[in-house]
Amino acid sequence: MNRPIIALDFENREQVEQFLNRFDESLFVKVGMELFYAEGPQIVQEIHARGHDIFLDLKLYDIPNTVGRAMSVLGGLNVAMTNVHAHGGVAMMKRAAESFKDKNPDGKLIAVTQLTSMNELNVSDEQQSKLSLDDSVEHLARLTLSAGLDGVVSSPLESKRIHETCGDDFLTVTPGIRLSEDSVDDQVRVVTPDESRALGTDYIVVGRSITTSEDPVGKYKVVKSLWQG
Ligand SMILES: O=C(O)c1cc(=O)[nH]c(=O)n1[C@@H]1O[C@H](COP(=O)(O)O)[C@@H](O)[C@H]1O
Repeated sequence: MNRPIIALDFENREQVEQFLNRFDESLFVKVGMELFYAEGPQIVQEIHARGHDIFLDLKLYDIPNTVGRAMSVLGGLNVAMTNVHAHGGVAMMKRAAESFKDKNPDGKLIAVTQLTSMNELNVSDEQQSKLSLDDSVEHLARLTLSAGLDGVVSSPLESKRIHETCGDDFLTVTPGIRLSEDSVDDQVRVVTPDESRALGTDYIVVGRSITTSEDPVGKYKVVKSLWQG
């Protein structure tokens, strides 16, 4: 069973080091925009050198040429996983995959479908989508598969349907994870680790539930045991 991915949404290197120093095992961590923009690509190398696997979450979304060239750079960082926005379209995703895999053939490239902070009204009113949220996630997952990527980011609530339409090998990576006592914050489509397992998700991504806890290692262990069953 995969390890929970911990979102290292910290301001700087010092906070990351303080957090990682508490753990005595190899983790799967996510480096997102805040940390990457603050510290640059070197932070990825430093975390890697500590023996942790990295999901680099920069959610690229631009014209195919720009994303392809950027992905070529990210491919050189040897991360386990990185992502784009599926809304960028099939041509963009294909270019992203070609460039990333050329440099990092074993790395996984996935696409964000509908952010876990979105609800039904955001999709119908703001995006003016004719599709329901669930149908839109499935549509974007199909586009992602057709572009040759390895999987998608969604809520665990959509994982079962994604696997049914895109196959069991197509990865479902799912944030919006909370224990029942946690505050939901800005997330909307929220699921517990054990419910996520029951829904057949491949990876859960957990941030504040662990990183803002007074006992991050203890909380990680609880999340991990609920998730792994
Ligand atoms: O791509 C992501 O990782 C992502 C996609 C999404 O739809 N929702 C989402 O929350 N995320 C990321 O997952 C993490 C969730 O953090 P917490 O809400 O603190 O657990 C954040 O780093 C988000 O940037």
